[in-house]
Amino acid sequence: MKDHKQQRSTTNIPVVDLGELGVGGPEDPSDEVLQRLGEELVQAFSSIGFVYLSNHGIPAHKVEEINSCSEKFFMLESSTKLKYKRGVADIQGYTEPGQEKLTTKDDVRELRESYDVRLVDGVFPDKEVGSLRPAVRDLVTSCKLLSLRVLTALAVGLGLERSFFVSTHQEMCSNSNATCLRLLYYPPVPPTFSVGATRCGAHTDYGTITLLFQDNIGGLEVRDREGAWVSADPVPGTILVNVGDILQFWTSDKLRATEHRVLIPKEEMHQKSARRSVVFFVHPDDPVLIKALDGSSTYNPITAKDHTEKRFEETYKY
Ligand SMILES: O=C(O)CCC(=O)C(=O)O
Ligand SMILES: [Fe+2]
Repeated sequence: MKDHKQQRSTTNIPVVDLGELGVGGPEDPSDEVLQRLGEELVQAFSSIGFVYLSNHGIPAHKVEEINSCSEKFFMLESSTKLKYKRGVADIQGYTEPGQEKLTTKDDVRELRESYDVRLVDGVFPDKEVGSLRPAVRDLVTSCKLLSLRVLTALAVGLGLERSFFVSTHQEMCSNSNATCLRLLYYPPVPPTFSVGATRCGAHTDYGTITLLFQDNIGGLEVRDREGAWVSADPVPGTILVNVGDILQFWTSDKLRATEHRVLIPKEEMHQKSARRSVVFFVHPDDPVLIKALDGSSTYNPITAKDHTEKRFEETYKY
């Protein structure tokens, strides 16, 4: 039985110390470490659906480097940014403010722009911001490694074969897997904004798990089991990790894809500041059939590709 005391953030989202399992740790962590961390992850993912990971081994300067490069891109003229426009199923490139809708509510306007990267060798604004591609390439390598380690512990925690998720996530960030790194920019809030304006509407993520690096502005909220919105404040040095729809389907709701949103901050100073975040959405390989691991029929089996395309069509269709 576990006697390990779990640290908690101010908002009841657990902090899991990744320690040996972080990037740079031993390549073959012990069964004992995997079991302990796996149980901690399963515990958190079956309650609030989110954890802060500390000691994850990805240096803060790598994320700062990305944020400063991405800011250079988002500061460009709109017409320049639109040369790199993303398609619906083609997960690469720029999405202008108001183009994408994560919430299903009609009267909400989302004040956000983003740049998605599925292929590190794909389309990039090399001419305008030459430092972006190498910085993204570097972070993607670390995020892939970290995700596979987290997923290995999770498999053990769920009582599955240790390699279950590694073998179903072989091709991350390629043409046969929808995993992508998203650079997000929430511009300073205009002095007058409509009642329905927000930074990011309430939604669940589509994939297996999501790694989120947020800056210090805040505004992210997570819906708890009782339906109350609790804030997921930035905790310096940590990565926030949450469950996506696919992992919820796979585990027949044992692990929970929790709704979350980003509000316009109440403090005027924070309204005047832009907010930046970097998000790594982890998806299974396209052909993987997502069917309940416990044999139940809560959800109809669907391939990772079909599920993700359906969700993208809903997001961009309006
Ligand atoms: O920017 C954030 O903190 C969260 C963004 C998010 O939830 C998403 O893009 O799915
Ligand atoms: Fe999200």
